[in-house]
Amino acid sequence: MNAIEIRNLTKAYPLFKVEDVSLDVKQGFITGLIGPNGVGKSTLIKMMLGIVRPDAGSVKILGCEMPKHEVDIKQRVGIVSDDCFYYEHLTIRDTMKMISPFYKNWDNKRFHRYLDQFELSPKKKVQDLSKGMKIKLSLALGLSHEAELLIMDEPTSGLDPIFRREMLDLLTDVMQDERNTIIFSTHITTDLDRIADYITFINRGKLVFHEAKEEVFEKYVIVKGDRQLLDQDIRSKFIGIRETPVGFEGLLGDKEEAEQLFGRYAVLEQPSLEDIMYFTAKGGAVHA
Ligand SMILES: Nc1ncnc2c1ncn2[C@@H]1O[C@H](COP(=O)(O)OP(=O)(O)OP(=O)(O)O)[C@@H](O)[C@H]1O
Repeated sequence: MNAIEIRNLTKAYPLFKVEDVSLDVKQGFITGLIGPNGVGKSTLIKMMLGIVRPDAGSVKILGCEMPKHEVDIKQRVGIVSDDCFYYEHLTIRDTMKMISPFYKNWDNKRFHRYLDQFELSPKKKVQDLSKGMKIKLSLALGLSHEAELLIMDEPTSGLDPIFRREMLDLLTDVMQDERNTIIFSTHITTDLDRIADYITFINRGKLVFHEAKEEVFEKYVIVKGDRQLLDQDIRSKFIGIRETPVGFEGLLGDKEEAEQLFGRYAVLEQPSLEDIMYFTAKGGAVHA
């Protein structure tokens, strides 16, 4: 089953457009939404949640259409973001008192356990929280009403490395219940190397791919070699290529083709998600 079904979602701002994005987010898995700054990740997430109204297209969450069933859907969804939808002047305790009555499955004990674990004082005002603390608060709120789907916008940015790791472990725990689903936007791709099952790559408002992480690593390959191996025809096969006076390094989207083209004359390496993002975003030739 799909936790989220997006069809032909489009939103045009004066200087930017999310264009015709269709996507199925599988229930029971962690999907990482990656892409450079400003390519539309947050806009896409906001459209999923009904915060931004799309110009065209549709969104279904947990089998129900948005925004028609928004109220029911939000019972089952946890939103994690530092983009505050709380009242800044309230304390954490008052924020909890305001939010908790909306949730049928609110668990007060659990909320306070998370506050302890995240070292957040209930007396602190939201306006005095750092970016990382706001992420922690929204995570505590999201995890305290038995959300089956966590939608997280840049949850690890602004977090120190120690809490980032703790959070990734916490998310792995959440996934012990196989009904649970997480979608997680980030440009810190190393977090996804650790925990994601599926990778969705957005660039310039368009979907580049949505695939199982293993398949991504099966398919893409980094080729490094001498510039003499390149001609215009071979150059054009690269998704992105970086040339220096002596050599080149580039990304190809077909491992078999890379082996046929270069054989043992070049070094073929498995790319990281960051490599894939870098070369795809840069495209064409990059000269060092
Ligand atoms: N309300 C708005 N009005 C006009 N333009 C907007 C609005 N919201 C976002 N944009 C523009 O849409 C583009 C995509 O922004 P978005 O926040 O979705 O990107 P992002 O991929 O989440 O970036 P980042 O990783 O930096 O958070 C940006 O150029 C931004 O300026």
